[in-house]
Amino acid sequence: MIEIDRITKIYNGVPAVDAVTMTVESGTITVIVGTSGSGKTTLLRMINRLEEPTSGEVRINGESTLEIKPHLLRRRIGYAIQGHGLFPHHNVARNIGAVPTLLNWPKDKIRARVDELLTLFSMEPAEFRDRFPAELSGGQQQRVGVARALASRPDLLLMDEPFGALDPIIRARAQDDLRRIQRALGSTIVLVSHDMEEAIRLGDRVAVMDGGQLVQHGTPADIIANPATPFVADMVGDMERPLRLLSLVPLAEVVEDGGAPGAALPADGSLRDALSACLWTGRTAVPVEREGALIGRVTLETIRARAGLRA
Ligand SMILES: Nc1ncnc2c1ncn2[C@@H]1O[C@H](COP(=O)(O)OP(=O)(O)OP(=O)(O)O)[C@@H](O)[C@H]1O
Repeated sequence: MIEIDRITKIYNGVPAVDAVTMTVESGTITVIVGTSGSGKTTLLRMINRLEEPTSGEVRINGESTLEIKPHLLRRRIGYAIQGHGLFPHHNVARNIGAVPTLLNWPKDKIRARVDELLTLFSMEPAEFRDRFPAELSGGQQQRVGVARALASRPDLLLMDEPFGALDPIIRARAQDDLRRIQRALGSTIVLVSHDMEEAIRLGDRVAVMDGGQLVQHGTPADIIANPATPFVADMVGDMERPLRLLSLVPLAEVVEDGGAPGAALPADGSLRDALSACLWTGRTAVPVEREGALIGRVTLETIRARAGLRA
């Protein structure tokens, strides 16, 4: 568990981060979201002491980071940034193995970890292990950057706009990959983004920053349905609220007994997918399947009930 306790950073008399208090549960993704200059990066960088707080403290599993030497702290906390920051003259394996090497892991353990991570990121180890960053696509470089940050099984992974440089399709895939890998490894991640869509898609919790202050911290559904300030409402975007809510509800959660005509949707799809299918094909219900077997249906009635505040 990460406890951020009244942490403050003042630059030239002006607070960039103003007494932020927030708890991050282990094994979850928290996305810090806000407009440019709201203090997101400064908050993130105070967690691993790349920036020293003016006051307040961060505790990791009860231990104050002020008690840990910064270079040792940074070996325990993974850090991934936009543009990945790979070492250009080191191959993929050496890049991913950088922190385990610093920690003196045995060579065969490092190699096994590199291969495990490449496989998790859908990059065939034999094909990619020996390549240099310049021999990878932007999306592959970004995946290697995240794999490197995860290599030593850190207590915590900090990510600053990791997908900012990717085009929308690769970005969506990178987000899905990160979520899958986070679930598989049980990692704790704090990620900075200026994009509410990304925050809602990735976060178990979303923390909204405005002018250095934490103005709301809650589940994506909370933030969408009950924005705490006009600024949060603005970031969520009134027009898309029902669709964003629907995208958070998996079909498996609302499937009911009964049949429906037409092609089935997978149970891990969302109510947003079901609405889209209904509108496109003129149906009032869609069948739902899991691993090829029909398990029931979802009706427009259910979709309507979950798309607004009555939910
Ligand atoms: N080293 C510094 N010296 C002085 N002011 C700084 C410094 N670093 C950041 N600031 C100021 O602190 C405020 C918060 O900056 P920060 O980088 O944390 O914002 P951000 O929300 O991450 O923005 P962006 O999305 O543009 O990266 C800004 O007003 C910025 O100008």
